[in-house]
Formats: sequence, C-alpha cells, structure tokens
Amino acid sequence: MSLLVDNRDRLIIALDVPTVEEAAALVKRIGDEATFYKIGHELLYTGGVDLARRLIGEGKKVFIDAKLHDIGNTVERATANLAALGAHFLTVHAYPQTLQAAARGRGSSNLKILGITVLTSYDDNDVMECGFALSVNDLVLRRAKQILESGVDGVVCAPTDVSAVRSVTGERALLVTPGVRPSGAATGDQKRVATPADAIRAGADHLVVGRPVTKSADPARAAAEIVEEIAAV
Ligand SMILES: O=c1ccn([C@@H]2O[C@H](COP(=O)(O)O)[C@@H](O)[C@H]2O)c(=O)[nH]1
Repeated sequence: MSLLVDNRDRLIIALDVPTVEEAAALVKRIGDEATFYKIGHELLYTGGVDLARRLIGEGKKVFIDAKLHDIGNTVERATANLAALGAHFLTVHAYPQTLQAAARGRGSSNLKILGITVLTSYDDNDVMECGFALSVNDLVLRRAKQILESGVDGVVCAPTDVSAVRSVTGERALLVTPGVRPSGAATGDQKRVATPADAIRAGADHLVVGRPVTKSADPARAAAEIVEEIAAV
C-alpha cells in the first residue's frame, strides 16, 4: 500500500439503515471524515442504487455489496449495469462460474470485483451445517485461489483470515474485511472479528465497518477514530 494513500479510503462504512433518507443524513453527518460507503441488501431494494448514483456524483466512493450469485448470463448483465453506474467495488459469491461472469460483465470499466469467501458470521460449525467437509480456513483459502484464477480483483474475508489469504494471493489481490470491531465494541452476529489495527497489520487493504459507526452517538467521531487507528499502524 502506497504511503500516499488517503487512510480515509481504507475505511468503508456500511450504510445498513432502513431508508435512503436516513443513509443520506448519516453521510452528511459524517462529512469529510469518510470517503467510501457500502450499500448492501438493506438499502439496495429501497432506492439504494439511486443513492449510489448520488454519492458517486458527490465524489464519494461506492461499494455495491450485492453478493451476486446466479447463472452466468444474469451475473454478467447485472455486473455490466453496475459498472455503468460508476460504482467502485461489487461483490459476488466466490463460485468460479459467477466470478468469471462478473469479470466478463465489468468489461474494461474501473469496477473492482470482489469474491465473498466465507461470511464473517460463519464459524466451522456453520460451514459444516451447509454441507462442506472443510474448515472455514480451508474453504476460505480454496475460494481465494479460485478468485485469483478467475481474473477478478479481490477477496472479501474476515480479518482473522487475512494473513493466510495474503500468503495465497500475494500483493495481487485487494483484501477487504468486514467483521472489524474497535476494541470493546459489540460483535453482534459477527463470529470472525478483529480490531482495525489488527486487520491492517495482518495485511487488509480496506476495512468494512457498519454498526460501530452507524449506531454511534457521534458517527463522525467514530469514523475518525477508526481512520486514526488505521493511520497509526
Ligand atoms: O462476510 C461478510 C460479507 C459482508 N458483510 C457486510 O459487512 C457489513 C458489516 O457490518 P457490521 O455492522 O460492521 O457488522 C454488513 O453490511 C454485512 O452485510 C459482512 O459482515 N460479512
């Protein structure tokens, strides 16, 4: 990671709130403390794409966390539409057909495609319950390899997976980690978590943080403190 990087770009705030009006108000309150926002399932089906367009127009970076997973033709065409929107990051589930279709769909645009390895709310038991005879670690690494082989840009994994994933991908892939919790923050439904400093030290490029910022009494301060923690590593 270049020394010239704006550390604010390394924090991606998950706008998981019920309405686009609340999301827009939150972005306004956070002001210049953040530059990168994630729009996921909660907002995508209630005006989130229009909000994305608006934020991009205002100079913010936007991550569409659509976690696409469908037949190749559908994924390719959905990805092409999101690339035309001017979004910066898009997630798809890390299945080879899906990854390859997304790579075709983004064409020569600047959209970065990230493969979801294993959700950060899953542990070994959850993976076993889904029918995989693999540990979380083995499944994450298998999918990280497939992500690289598919010609997309990066990997979504837990901060606790980052060192192992980096050893597979080298510097070639962007590593983006949800499941990040400032020291003392509630983990909620996240099972594989680490602090911002530990995630960055392990080799993450970008951290996704939702509730510790959005539910804070002072979201701008909460975001600034995470950026300070990132910068101090
Ligand atoms: O494995 C994954 C993939 C995506 N997410 C998303 O990140 C945020 C995390 O929010 P917090 O409030 O900080 O827990 C949320 O939008 C998830 O949909 C993830 O958590 N894990």
